[in-house]
Amino acid sequence: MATTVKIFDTTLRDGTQGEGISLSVEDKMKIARKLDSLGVHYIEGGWPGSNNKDIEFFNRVEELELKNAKVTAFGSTRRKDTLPENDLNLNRILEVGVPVATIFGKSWDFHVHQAIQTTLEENLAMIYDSVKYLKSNGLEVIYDAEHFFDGYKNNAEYALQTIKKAEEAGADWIVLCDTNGGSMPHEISQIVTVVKQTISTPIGIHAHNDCELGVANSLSAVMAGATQVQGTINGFGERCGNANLVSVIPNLQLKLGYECIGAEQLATLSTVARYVSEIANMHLPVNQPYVGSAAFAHKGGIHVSAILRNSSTYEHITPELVGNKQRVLVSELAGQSNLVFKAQELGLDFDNDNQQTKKLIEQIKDMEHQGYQFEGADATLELLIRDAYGKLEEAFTLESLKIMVVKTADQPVVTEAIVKLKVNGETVYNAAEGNGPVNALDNALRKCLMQYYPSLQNVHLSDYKVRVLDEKDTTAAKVRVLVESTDFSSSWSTVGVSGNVIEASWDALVDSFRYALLGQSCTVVPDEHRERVGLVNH
Ligand SMILES: CC(=O)SCCNC(=O)CCNC(=O)[C@H](O)C(C)(C)COP(=O)(O)OP(=O)(O)OC[C@H]1O[C@@H](n2cnc3c(N)ncnc32)[C@H](O)[C@@H]1OP(=O)(O)O
Ligand SMILES: CC(=O)C(=O)O
Repeated sequence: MATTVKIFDTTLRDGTQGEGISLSVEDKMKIARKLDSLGVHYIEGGWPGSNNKDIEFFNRVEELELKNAKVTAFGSTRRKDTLPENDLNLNRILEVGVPVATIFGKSWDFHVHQAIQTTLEENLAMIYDSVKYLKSNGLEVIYDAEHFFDGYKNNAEYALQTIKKAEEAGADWIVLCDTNGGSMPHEISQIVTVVKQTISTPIGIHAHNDCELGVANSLSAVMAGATQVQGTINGFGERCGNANLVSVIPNLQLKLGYECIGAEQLATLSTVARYVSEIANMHLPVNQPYVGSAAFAHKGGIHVSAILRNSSTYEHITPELVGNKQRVLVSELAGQSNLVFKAQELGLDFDNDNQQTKKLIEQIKDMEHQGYQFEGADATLELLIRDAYGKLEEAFTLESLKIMVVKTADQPVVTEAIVKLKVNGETVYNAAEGNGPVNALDNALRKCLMQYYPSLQNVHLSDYKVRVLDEKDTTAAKVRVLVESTDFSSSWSTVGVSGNVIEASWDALVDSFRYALLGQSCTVVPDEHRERVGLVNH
């Protein structure tokens, strides 16, 4: 039978010690709910001795009616030269009514002397008294042995004495912390093995990521006998962060055969990682293992050719096990297989020996050489593919466009665009103002098309980015414009490249509308309304 490893999530405590992360009580409630549905065993909600926000979280956490996780409050051992009964931190843990207390104490003699400036004996008493006090009040107690590995390397005998004190006082778990994140996996494994021979209390690991080894060190500890792993979602945390549970969990479960959470819950891992990232307002790196959007994205033509034959050729697991999915990117590194994959996704019927496929791949490579980038412009790519295989009916074509920008010394700038199109065999033109040339073009184009395609009223630009491609040419440089659009149920991106920023913007805008109109039919405008809506009779 597989050994169970308990997952202790500290996103709401150590995670918030990461630079740039500040969670409101509402945010904490939302994340706690998600963590519970993911199936973690412990949720460390904060430090009630630190601030009122954390106290409010603990006061409200019962509202969540958590099904899987136990909530735990964090704090330190009692202050030196006091009684535990008089210690604010310990009493706050009791007051917030949690079933589990997690307290940290010093294992490293250097810290006892330098950081808390007391004697080695008093530190041992602080550990013993604090654990005993919480236990005598009926709590499960997790003792975090701060800096355990550094302490052990400096003075093994003293470090071991500290955790023996916690054990004597009745701690339910002893969690060895690599607080400065400087240990190597082989050191973790050797030291955990010694600890296993010294105490009988279950052992956990709390590893920081300063050498990018938070995950590796957690796995080493488990393989040496630890049965609890502390970490955070996406590795948020103090300095370089904590062990990333989003990698720890599937590594333990899918690679090493331990049991952490259910398979159904594991299949929500990508959603949880993205959700927590969103709430914390932190960017989720595309290449984050297991859950990033690029974790199963294939770009090189050789790779795509092989995964079309068998996904395992370039994928270490089935992406759906962690709720992710396979993607194929098209760029100058693509082969015909990349296009075959895309075309199959679009439901188009063609084979990869087709001359058109070869022509299209050459066209894409040539356009990327000119500055296009299709990875970030899925809609422009789809239009090109549909066009190449003769499946694209153009909803409109441009006859002309004009832009006027008028700026006088004492008046605000005014921008107007006039657009003339051929739609449904008819010429239509419209003028519109905007707060800049792109906005004016967007408004004029929209005015021309809405009369034929009313659904466009739901389409909006959500982002507009310009990148200069040949900086050395300064104002004569080429630019790449990326436009992101949405109709509130989906979003898509388009690209335009030109030496003229208006033309590049126009191309990206037009592609956005062409994409929005794929498969839509045109509405015929009644005769009496033709002039009002800008139609010209020839
Ligand atoms: C490894 C970790 O991540 S531990 C968690 C770190 N997280 C945080 O510090 C976030 C929350 N912290 C806070 O809100 C504040 O620091 C508080 C409320 C806890 C303490 O604030 P203050 O009373 O103003 O103290 P301050 O932060 O300046 O100094 C820390 C004090 O804790 C003491 N201390 C540190 N570790 C321990 C410990 N394990 N046991 C007992 N006391 C400790 C220090 O000796 C120092 O007290 P002293 O000045 O009397 O010697
Ligand atoms: C307890 C803790 O957060 C640490 O030692 O890193």
